[in-house]
Amino acid sequence: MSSPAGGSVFADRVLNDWLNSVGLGIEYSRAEANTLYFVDEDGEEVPVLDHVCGFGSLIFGHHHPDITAHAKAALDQQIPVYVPLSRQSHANDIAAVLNAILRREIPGGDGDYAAIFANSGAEAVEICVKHAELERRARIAKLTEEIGRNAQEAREAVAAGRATVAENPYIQLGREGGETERLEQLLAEAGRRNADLIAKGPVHLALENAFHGKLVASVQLTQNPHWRLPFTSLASSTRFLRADRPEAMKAAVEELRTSLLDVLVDDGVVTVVERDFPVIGAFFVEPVQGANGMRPLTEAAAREIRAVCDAVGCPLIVDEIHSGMGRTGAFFAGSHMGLRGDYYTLAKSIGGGIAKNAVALFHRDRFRPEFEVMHSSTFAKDGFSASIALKVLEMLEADDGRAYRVAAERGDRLKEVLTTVASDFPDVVDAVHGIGLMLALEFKDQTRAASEPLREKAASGMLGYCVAGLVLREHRIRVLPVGPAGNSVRFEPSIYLTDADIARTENALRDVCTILRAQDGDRLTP
Ligand SMILES: Cc1ncc(COP(=O)(O)O)c(C/N=C/c2cc(O)cc(-c3ccccn3)n2)c1O
Repeated sequence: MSSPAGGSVFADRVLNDWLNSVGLGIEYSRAEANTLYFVDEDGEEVPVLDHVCGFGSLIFGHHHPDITAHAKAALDQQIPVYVPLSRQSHANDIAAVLNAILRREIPGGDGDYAAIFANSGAEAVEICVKHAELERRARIAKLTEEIGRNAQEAREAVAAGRATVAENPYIQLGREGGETERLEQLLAEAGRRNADLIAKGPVHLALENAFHGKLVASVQLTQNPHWRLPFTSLASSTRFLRADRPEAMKAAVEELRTSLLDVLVDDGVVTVVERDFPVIGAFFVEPVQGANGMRPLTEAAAREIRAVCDAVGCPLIVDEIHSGMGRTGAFFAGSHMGLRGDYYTLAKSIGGGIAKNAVALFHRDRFRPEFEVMHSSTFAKDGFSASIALKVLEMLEADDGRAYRVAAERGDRLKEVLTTVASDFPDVVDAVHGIGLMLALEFKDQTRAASEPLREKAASGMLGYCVAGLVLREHRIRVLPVGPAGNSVRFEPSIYLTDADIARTENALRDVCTILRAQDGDRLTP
């Protein structure tokens, strides 16, 4: 068991040992813009170019001076930070800016969205799971009220001798007893089956290789089996669908289709009919899949997903926690592919790199107002993170959205260089994916490499981490892999990425590609 200065270790023992094993066991001492610093054995401060930036949480980099100055001023003014159950106008101020951006960026974004705040992205996703269930239960209540009324009508018709009970394909009725007994037997069995179905939870839809967080409900929306499978008994299940297979999407929805049993009196005969049951709670979608190698959705997939949700009647929940806040060159990444959501989630950069904040947005036509006082959390919607969020939104929207144009230009420049490296090493690099400053370079599968060390690293899913270790060790650049196979490295820097940073990154990547081409697996071992 490794421990600092021989003391006991109470936290991160396993994590730190693993980080050391792949060459990532560095403790950073300072951070500014796109640079992290650590102090080496000689007491020298060593700069490291940061392409991870908190998994895309730092659109304005580490400790942006305007954000830190704003934070200091807020603290000096002793703004109220934790004042739950009081009027907090900053909540509506943030929501108003987000609504204005939605109306500008999302085609058909015709409505207002209510905002509920959270402390983390996964918590914002959990809030959406809860609210979607509130919506689903309201739909079920409406259905069961109607079924109740129809049962009463059937009872009255049979009692008055105006109707008889027909045989039906759903429930076998005994021949004994009169029409009233047969009807009661039918209604009892239909009621029992309906109650069983209603007692079950919803099924959620998500895309293959989705990442929506790691809390109890959200981890079931994250396909990575290592993170999800141990906890399947704790929450609703998810059907993971291929974004590029619209027919399979339709087939999956059809497969999930189920019905409540209802009765109708038609021309003196009581018949049993099926009523579509809202088994699908919601469809969660990332416009750019962070854990799937930064792959963006196509416009066709966006249209198909929207059509599925409209047909099923469930909310389309656009998870912009990773892709939002300007990272892709627009505030909402969904604007690139015309993806219109009923709910949205945002987090990461809304905290300005120094606060924790997240928000879920709900289209007014769907929002259940009672939810405002049903869901709460001590630290959410706090005055400090809200103040930072308003500053970040002001900076993003400044100069007619200059920050988005910079993100697009810097991202295009970086992607151009990554693509050049990929074309120079077609035997080593599979592809470059992403939009704006949400990019990934995918290495070819090395599980059948000539080099045994390479084969082993690839087979264990550690290739990307070992590449990151070498790039950190020899080029003082911080990258991390991005799923699903872990043989891609992510690039999510701030908009302050310079041409010199890009040149350094190119140099490091060419070094890695040369090592992989030479099958020099030992070079990747720290
Ligand atoms: C789309 C989306 N929805 C909800 C979340 C959850 O947000 P929180 O992390 O704030 O709870 C994230 C946050 N992403 C975290 C993330 C994204 C990723 O690509 C990899 C890892 C990760 C984390 C630890 C180890 C390995 N990988 N973490 C996200 O990207």
